Amino acid sequence: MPTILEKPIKKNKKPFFSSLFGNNPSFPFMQRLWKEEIRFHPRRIVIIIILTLIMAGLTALYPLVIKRALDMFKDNDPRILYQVPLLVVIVTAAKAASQYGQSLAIQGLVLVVIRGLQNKMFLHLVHTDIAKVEKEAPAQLASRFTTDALSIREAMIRVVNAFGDSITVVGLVASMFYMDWELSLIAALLYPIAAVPIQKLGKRVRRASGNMQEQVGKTAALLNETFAQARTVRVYGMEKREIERAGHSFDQLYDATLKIISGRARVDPIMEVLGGTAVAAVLGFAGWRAAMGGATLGDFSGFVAALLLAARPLRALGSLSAAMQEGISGLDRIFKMIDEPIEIIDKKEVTPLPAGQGNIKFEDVHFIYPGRELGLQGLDFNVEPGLTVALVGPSGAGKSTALTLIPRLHDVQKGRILFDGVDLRDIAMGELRSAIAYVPQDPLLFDMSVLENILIGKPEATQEEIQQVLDGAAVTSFLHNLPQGVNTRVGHGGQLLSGGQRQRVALARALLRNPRLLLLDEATSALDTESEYMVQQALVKLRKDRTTLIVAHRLSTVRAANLIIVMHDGLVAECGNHEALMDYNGLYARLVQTQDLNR
Ligand SMILES: Nc1ncnc2c1ncn2[C@@H]1O[C@H](COP(=O)(O)OP(=O)(O)OP(=O)(O)O)[C@@H](O)[C@H]1O
Repeated sequence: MPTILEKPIKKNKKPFFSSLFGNNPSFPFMQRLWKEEIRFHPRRIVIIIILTLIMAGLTALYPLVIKRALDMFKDNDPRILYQVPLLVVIVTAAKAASQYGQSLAIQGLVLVVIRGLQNKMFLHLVHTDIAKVEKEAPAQLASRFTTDALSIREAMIRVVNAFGDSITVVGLVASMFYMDWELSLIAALLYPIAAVPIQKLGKRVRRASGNMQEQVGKTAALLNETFAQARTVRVYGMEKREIERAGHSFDQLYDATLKIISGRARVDPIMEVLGGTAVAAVLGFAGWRAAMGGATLGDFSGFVAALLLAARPLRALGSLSAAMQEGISGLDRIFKMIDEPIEIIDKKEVTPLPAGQGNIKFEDVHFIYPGRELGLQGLDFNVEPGLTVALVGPSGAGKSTALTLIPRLHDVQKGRILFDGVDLRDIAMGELRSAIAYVPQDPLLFDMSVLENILIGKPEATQEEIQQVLDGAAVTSFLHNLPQGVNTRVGHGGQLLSGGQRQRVALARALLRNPRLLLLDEATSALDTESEYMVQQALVKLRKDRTTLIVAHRLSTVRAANLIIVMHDGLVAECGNHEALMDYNGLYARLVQTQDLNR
């Protein structure tokens, strides 16, 4: 799918924003935002338009009221005592009321659009290929939802306000021309002079904004890493290094932010000088004309009032392009993310989950992570239904990678994997995954209760089933130590539990799913002897009568397996049971002897 930048822009139509800002690269973004989000809120849009028109109309009335007051004053008209103050009160009150409504309506529209974008991004990230999610640090991904969303929000408010400002300016200009067309012409001729430098500044602000938002994401990722690894930082005396790293990141953030601020800050003075020049030119011309015996005091005062009233909205319009660029750079990143194609998806014609007992067959499977040279390079093995197979091998041999290919966290690049005789890629993904339970090496839990974490395995589980898995995975034995038993929250990632407890909760979850195929990435370090014993007992129950593939690090697990597959450099090096492999005296025997497999 092409990104927004690659999408063709229709040439013959010259839309409103495009004609306002010339050949502005922001337009495709705004057009897409309109098409995909804004236009779905017609009621809010209509309310904003009505209230904006009312506000602009009322603002344009002020100069006319002033003109009337001064004309009455000059003519000694007694109605000036009640008519003019009453008019001012009514116009001001009506303007304040519509301003309140307009402001609420604008904020409401902007927030609802941002929420729409956030939902879309989240939906995309939850479904997209795991490799794409893991490519960026979690905090950097999170910054799309916060920093980028905030910049879009601010830019959108400016754009919607600009619509009101444009109408106000049109109203004021109309009343200026109505009162004095000669003076109006002089003032109007000056405006286009400002357009060129302001356009240039806009481009610079956009570049700077992109850098800044990227830097915010990087800083967040760095802070996240330092805080998440607070223990390692202290124990390894990394404080100085981390302080320097963070300081460097803060410096870069400072530089990037300063660039935007200085770009933005230049816009207002340009508009100020322009406004001053307009007033000076008007005064000069009016003075010359008065000397010649021209218009009334009322006309002139009303005109100057309109000119001054127009200064604020004109200034806001002048700085709009620069302000918009910050939001555009946020939108650019969000659209790019949403547009990234998802590759691991169901085929058009999928096969339902085949009937079977859980046979897994790797046929010439190749898989290399992006940017790496080594990976699985022709992995072949067959796991008969109901058996427990241990994958062993030196670190980096590709054991965990092989496991993650089965629930299609990654797709094979060559060869195929058959599940009960059918290529994984042909099976409806939801059904495939519901037949599998996967326990990673150091399982992280959600910040919910123990029970809620377990119920992820089968949300509709009965009380009896829950009790069975609590006992089966030896969770019951530590529940009495927790303040609210099974309802105790486990903290972010499960950090309020020990490593062994976390593993048992993850096993209970897997057990509850009652999968056809169980995938275990065995942990070696998280368990003390007692927990290990408990987990082993739980595993024995869990493995019974179902196909189990374990990335094994413990000799006890390996010995209990029906078959041992020894992997080296992404290939099967040896295969057999413990005794046969020890007799063979190859890689497996060396792993056992060097205690790479713990006893
Ligand atoms: N997400 C990733 N992106 C890039 N390369 C990766 C990724 N995960 C693993 N690798 C690389 O792929 C290779 C195989 O890793 P894998 O985790 O499958 O090995 P393993 O045999 O399970 O090792 P261990 O026993 O240490 O867990 C290694 O060289 C590793 O550096």
